[in-house]
Amino acid sequence: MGSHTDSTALPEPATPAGRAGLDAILADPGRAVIALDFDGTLAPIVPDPEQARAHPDAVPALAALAPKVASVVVVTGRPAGVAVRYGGFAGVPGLDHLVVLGHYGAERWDAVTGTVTAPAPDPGVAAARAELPGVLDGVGAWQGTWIEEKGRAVAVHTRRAADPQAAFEALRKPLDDLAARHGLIVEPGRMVLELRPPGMDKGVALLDYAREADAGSILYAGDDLGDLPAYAAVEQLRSEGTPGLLICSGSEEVPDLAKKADVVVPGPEAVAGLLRALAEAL
Ligand SMILES: O=P(O)(O)OC[C@H]1O[C@H](O[C@H]2O[C@H](CO)[C@@H](O)[C@H](O)[C@H]2O)[C@H](O)[C@@H](O)[C@@H]1O
Repeated sequence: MGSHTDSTALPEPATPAGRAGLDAILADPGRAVIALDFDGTLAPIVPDPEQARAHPDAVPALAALAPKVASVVVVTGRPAGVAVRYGGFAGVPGLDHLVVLGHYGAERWDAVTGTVTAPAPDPGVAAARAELPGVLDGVGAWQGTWIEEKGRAVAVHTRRAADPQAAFEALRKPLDDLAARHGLIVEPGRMVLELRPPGMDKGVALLDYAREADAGSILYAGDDLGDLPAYAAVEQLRSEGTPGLLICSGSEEVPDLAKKADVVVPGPEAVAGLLRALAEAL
């Protein structure tokens, strides 16, 4: 992995594949797809998920970059509409063609239409949601554990619990069992366990989008375990001849992602700096 802290200069990727990815973006930006996760990558991690917002430098950097590349897409575990709201993405000059793939790709918001498209909700989510309070009670009184209602998914956050990691570990098996009873999967993240329908992940979403956009190169930036399938998608695209660059918005919470990245930066402010530097280089 390479590390990068200078917000005014382009990063030097640590791997030949990453260097080839960056070179391809610079050589033919009109065919480059720039894909980014939201929480932890564009938006700083905060204790209350409802208070997360894009870093103030992030949207201006994206708006400077977007007109110079094929497309910019946000790929997030959030509902697409929530990411659009918390990101402040709607109606921004330069982001007229932004796409937000929400719920790990199950939902899609297009800036061109301002609408979200989504499949029918999975009935297993409502059934699991109804049982969730009982399951949490059964595990013990985890003060500060919080349920996030996500519409087509439901998440249990432990960041504000007295011992976040202990609460996360204690909930893992009961939530795995609850998900299995209702045909759902558990998506683990940064102090969060989400129950959601199977069949979609950020890798599937990114591959589909890259093919739709006829990407000649791709950049993906993420920070969490849910971004690993997107990393794998970039590696697959590389193996098929499409150069790619993997950026990690680094944290002590998710060391595994940094190990696979071409460039590691210290959080959303540095991600925005990198996007700005890329826009200026194009
Ligand atoms: O795919 P992402 O855009 O990274 O979304 C993943 C989850 O992010 C949110 O939770 C995380 O951010 C919160 C706000 O900073 C933080 O409090 C929490 O600990 C993190 O796990 C969001 O609440 C989830 O719905 C997303 O799936």
